[in-house]
Amino acid sequence: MHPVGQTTAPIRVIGLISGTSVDGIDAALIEISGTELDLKIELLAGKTYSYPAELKEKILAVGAGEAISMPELAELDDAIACTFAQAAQNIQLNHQSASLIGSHGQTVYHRPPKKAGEAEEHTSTTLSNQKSRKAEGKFSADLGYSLQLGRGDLIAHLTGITTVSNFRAADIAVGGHGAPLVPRVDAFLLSHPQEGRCVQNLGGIGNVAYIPPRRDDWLVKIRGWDTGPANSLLDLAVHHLTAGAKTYDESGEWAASGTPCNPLVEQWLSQDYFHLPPPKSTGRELFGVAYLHQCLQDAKAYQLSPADILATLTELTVASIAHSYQTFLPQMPQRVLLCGGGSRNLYLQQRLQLLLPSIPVLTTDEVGLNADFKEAIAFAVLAYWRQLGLPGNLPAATGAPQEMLLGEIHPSFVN
Ligand SMILES: Nc1ncnc2c1ncn2[C@@H]1O[C@H](COP(=O)(O)OP(=O)(O)OP(=O)(O)O)[C@@H](O)[C@H]1O
Ligand SMILES: CC(=O)N[C@H]1[C@@H]2OC[C@@H](O2)[C@@H](O)[C@@H]1O[C@H](C)C(=O)O
Repeated sequence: MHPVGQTTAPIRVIGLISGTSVDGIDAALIEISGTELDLKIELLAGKTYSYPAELKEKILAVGAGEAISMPELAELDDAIACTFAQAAQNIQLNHQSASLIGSHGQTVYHRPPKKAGEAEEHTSTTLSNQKSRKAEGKFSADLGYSLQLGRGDLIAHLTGITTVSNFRAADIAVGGHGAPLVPRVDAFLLSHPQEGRCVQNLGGIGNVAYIPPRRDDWLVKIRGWDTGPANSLLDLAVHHLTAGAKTYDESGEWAASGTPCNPLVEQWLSQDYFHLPPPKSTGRELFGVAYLHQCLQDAKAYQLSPADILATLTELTVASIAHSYQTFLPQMPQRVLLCGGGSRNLYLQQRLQLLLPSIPVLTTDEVGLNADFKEAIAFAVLAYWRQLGLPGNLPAATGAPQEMLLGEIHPSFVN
């Protein structure tokens, strides 16, 4: 049942996520009321809890393709769930307890679906052939695949709180990318009656939600997609250039002391992903270690200093974002609202502002939504929608043919 418009009493929900940067678990304790257009949230507490160093290393290694045995996989899944459950317990200290958890988990692998025509099976087989192959499950490889570790049933067991997890699966099962999922939450928390807005997340990977002014058929005009690398290449470069001593460039100060190499940015922008029309999603599988090494190889021809390399990688992030707005949006927004860790990179923000001179580039903090914990807040809202029987995906952003209920509910049980 769709309880849209019904009054719902406020409840406390915890949202948990560790993103592609693997920089720790973002936990948000929020109070939610309303449903969609009347959705209201208050952030009661937000905190990032670091992973134990060994666990972080293992996640990064497995994400980068290191082989793992089944017992090790089970152990890793449980270790992540335990760390998430601990974060859920800690965020409630000094607060009334929550009655629901939405846990995104930790992405360790993401494969976007194949587009129609890309799969060999679609090209030459007859319809009856196709039907029998489908019955045999031969089309399963056309669907996307996205694996998040940190199983929800264990989190529910350890916390005693009903937990919703595995949010991407239902969207992927009907042919969607399973990402980005946050745009539907952005739409109901950040739309404006007169102003078209782009909400730009700058995590390891970047994603955008374009939200037109909230009138007439605004909901069907919302768009969303993964824009490409945000901090993933920058973080890897900092790690490489400092021999592991640093993990990121605070405020973008190091990059700010360099100069972007524009011919290199142009060359990198010719990469297929940036020209693929949305809906589209990506991850560290593409914009990861191998990609950075190719970039460093390309940079040799220009004899760039470390600071120039960081400035040039920053320029790739901002140019790919601005280029994707100009290419794929029905119209340019009147405001860009940044969120995610990259919104704390002042150099990156300034460079994006230079490329979008007539559009104010601010952060979501400036319109009242915490830029550091917006993703964690979003997974609390998605869990709440799941419990109310409301859909969580936005077909225009994920490419799914329909709205879906997202997430598996793991009830808590008391002995
Ligand atoms: N003060 C800062 N100055 C510069 N960069 C920062 C700062 N704080 C965070 N970052 C960058 O933001 C990154 C983390 O961002 P965030 O936590 O939003 O990513 P994520 O959630 O892991 O990724 P995704 O959204 O792709 O899942 C860090 O790895 C770092 O590069
Ligand atoms: C598979 C996966 O974890 N994707 C993340 C990643 O991080 C940013 C971008 O790529 C985004 O689309 C997605 O996460 C956010 C939370 C989303 O689904 O909206």
